[in-house]
This record gives sequence, C-alpha cells and structure tokens, in this order.
Amino acid sequence: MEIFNYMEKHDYEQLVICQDKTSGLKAIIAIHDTTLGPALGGTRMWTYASEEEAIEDALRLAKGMTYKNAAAGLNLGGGKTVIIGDPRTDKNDEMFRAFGRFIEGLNGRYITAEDVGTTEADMDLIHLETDYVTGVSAEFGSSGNPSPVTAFGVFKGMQAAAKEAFGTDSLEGKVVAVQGVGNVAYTLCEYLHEAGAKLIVTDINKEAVQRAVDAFGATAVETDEIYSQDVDIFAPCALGAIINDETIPQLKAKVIAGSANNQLKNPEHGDLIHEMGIVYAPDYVINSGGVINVADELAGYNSERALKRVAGIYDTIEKIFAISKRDNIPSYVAADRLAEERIARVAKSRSQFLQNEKSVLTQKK
Ligand SMILES: NC(=O)C1=CN([C@@H]2O[C@H](COP(=O)(O)OP(=O)(O)OC[C@H]3O[C@@H](n4cnc5c(N)ncnc54)[C@H](O)[C@@H]3O)[C@@H](O)[C@H]2O)C=CC1
Ligand SMILES: CC(C)CC(=O)C(=O)O
Repeated sequence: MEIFNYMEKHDYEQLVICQDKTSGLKAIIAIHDTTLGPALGGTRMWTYASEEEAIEDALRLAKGMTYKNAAAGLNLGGGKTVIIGDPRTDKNDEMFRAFGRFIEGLNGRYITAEDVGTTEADMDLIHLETDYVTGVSAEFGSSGNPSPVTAFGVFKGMQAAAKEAFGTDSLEGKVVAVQGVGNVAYTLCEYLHEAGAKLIVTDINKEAVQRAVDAFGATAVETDEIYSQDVDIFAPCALGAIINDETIPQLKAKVIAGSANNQLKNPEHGDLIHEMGIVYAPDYVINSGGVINVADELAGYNSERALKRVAGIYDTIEKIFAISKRDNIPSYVAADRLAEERIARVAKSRSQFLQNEKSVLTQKK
C-alpha cells in the first residue's frame, strides 16, 4: 500500500506507529478527521496476517468512526487503534501502560475505548497512564464495557429496519441469523430471544455457539452456512467485509442489521444489495450505541441520558431510509450524506478565528 496516497485519497490526518520492545507492543493509531472534535474510537487487538493488513484495518476503521460519530450527532472526530497480537496469549500489563503513554503523548487528539480483543481491564491499565480513555471500570465514574449498550442500539436499529421491510417493528416470530456471538451479539441475542425471535447462530469459537444454544435455544450452523440460511434478518456481528461477491448471491434475508464494522467489502456491494431490495441498516449507524455511551463520560456519565440517546438510533435509521427513498439512493450513501453534511455544516460554523478555543473535553452538556 502506498500509505500517503491512501491517506490523501481518503483525507486522513495522522497515522501513529507505536512500538515498545519490553512489552511487545505494536500498535497503530489512525486519526481520520477531527473537524468535530477529538478522535474517539476503540482499540482492536487481532492477529493480522501482515503489518500492511493491520495498517489498512486501522485506517478503514478510523474513517468509519468519523462517519459514526458525525451521524450520531457527537462532537467527536474519528480514530481507531489496532494492536498486532493474539488477545488470548500476547497481552501483558506493561503493553497497555506503554500504549496509554503513547495516547497521552497525543495530548487529547485521540481518545480510546474497547473493541474486538480488548476489555475493561485493559482500559483500566491504559487509564493508569492517561485520562484519554473511556469504557474503564465503573469505580472510576465510567460507563464500563460498551458492548451491552451497543447491542441495545443494534436491537433498536433492527426494529426500525424490520418496520421498513415488513411493515412492523415487532420481531416476534422473525428468524434472525447471527454471525459471531461475542460480546455484542450475545446481548443482542438476549434482546431478540425476549422479543420472540428465532435464532440461528454461528461462531469460530464453539464455546460461544454452545452458550447461545443453551441460553436461547438457538440453532447452530457452520460458519460458511450462515449466509444461505432461510431467514428474515441477517445480523453480521463478527468482522468486516462479509457483504461481498461470494456472500451476496447466497443471501435470502430481507434485512441486514448487525453490529460489525465495515460490513460492505466495497461500496458496490451496498449498491448491489440495494438493487436486490434488501433493507440494509448502515453499519456505523446501527452500531453507534457503544460510542454514544462512552462519549457520555466526557461530560460526567449519566446512564439514563446515554440510553435515551442510544434508543434514538431507531429514529436515525428511519431518517436514513427516508433519505434513501427520497433521493433514490442506497441506504449506505444516505448515511454518508447525513454524516458528511453535518461535518461540512459544523466546519463552516466554526471557521472564524478564536484566540483561545474551548475544548469539547471541558464542555458541560
Ligand atoms: N463492542 C462494541 O461495543 C462494539 C463493537 N462493534 C463491532 O461489532 C463486532 C463485534 O464486536 P464484539 O462483540 O465486541 O467482539 P467479540 O470479539 O466479542 O465478538 C466477535 C465474535 O465473532 C467471532 N468471529 C470472528 N470471526 C468469525 C467468523 N469468520 N465467523 C463467525 N464468527 C466469527 C469471534 O469468535 C467472536 O466470538 C466487531 O466488528 C466490532 O468492531 C462495533 C461497535 C461497538
Ligand atoms: C467505544 C467503541 C465502542 C467505539 C468503537 O470503536 C466503535 O464503535 O467501533
């Protein structure tokens, strides 16, 4: 990858490569756009096949955060970190402390939280070195692990998508295929089970599958069988790029609504599912519950206020479908338009010179 070409093409601000030999930390912090405020986005720990793949993932995820935070109405820009390594075997306390110091060195341009492969305990270690971290334990006045709130937001967004596709937002009797039953999806399955939906699940982790089978009477299928299930709704809740040339012809679902980031391999895949009449709840909108929740910490966490805002994902998804129909564009384009128009409006309204700028980190809600 030609890094500067790629950064210029997608208008990235900054890429920070962090290395600490003692702890084995190899982290990449990508900051996409800070027009709206400091970049907020989680830290993913994953076993990447190559350094290039890790950099590409950090960059793609950071851009997604710019759009997510903008569409959610947050005064925050977009960034993300990936740490190269196996979260089950390669973690140690010093790694996260060293990482915390790299974040501190950015002086508030980037704020982190959990993502795939990182936990509340990891955030607590980062918090020993910097205040620019959210999703730390409740004892620090924080909101804790964002996954359950992300799941609540996905559930609300799925209801809105069901209304668009089936004329009712009731999920009773609907069959939902859930790909990946990790932190977010397990709680999502709880909501769906309670709402009377039938679940088909898959995961590369057999224990995670068994847990969902035992708790919700879910039907388990192999990982490559999940796309072709005869279901009403497909909920991708594992990793990205799963809506692609190979999977689209297999899909029978009328709705795609799940937590995974970067679900469309390429924009053309969003066009294709639109042409097929599949109702797609744009990933970064439906999965914005976690970031809305942790962002609330920046003004002193209030769970009631945060959850009310997360429930608003239903309305945002409805609004996106309305723009999609009005302008005859796929829903992912409608979501991008919503985010880009907000960033442009805020940039214009904040363009005049000020001697001492007020920081979003010191603003009260
Ligand atoms: N945790 C959060 O609050 C948020 C998470 N997300 C996104 O939601 C997705 C899930 O996040 P978490 O639940 O936190 O992660 P997680 O790591 O707890 O769960 C992901 C699950 O997917 C499984 N998986 C991985 N590859 C798979 C494959 N090829 N087929 C089937 N299963 C596979 C894993 O074994 C794991 O159980 C990720 O894309 C994440 O970026 C987005 C917004 C917020
Ligand atoms: C705080 C996290 C849940 C934010 C993030 O990284 C995401 O939404 O993907």
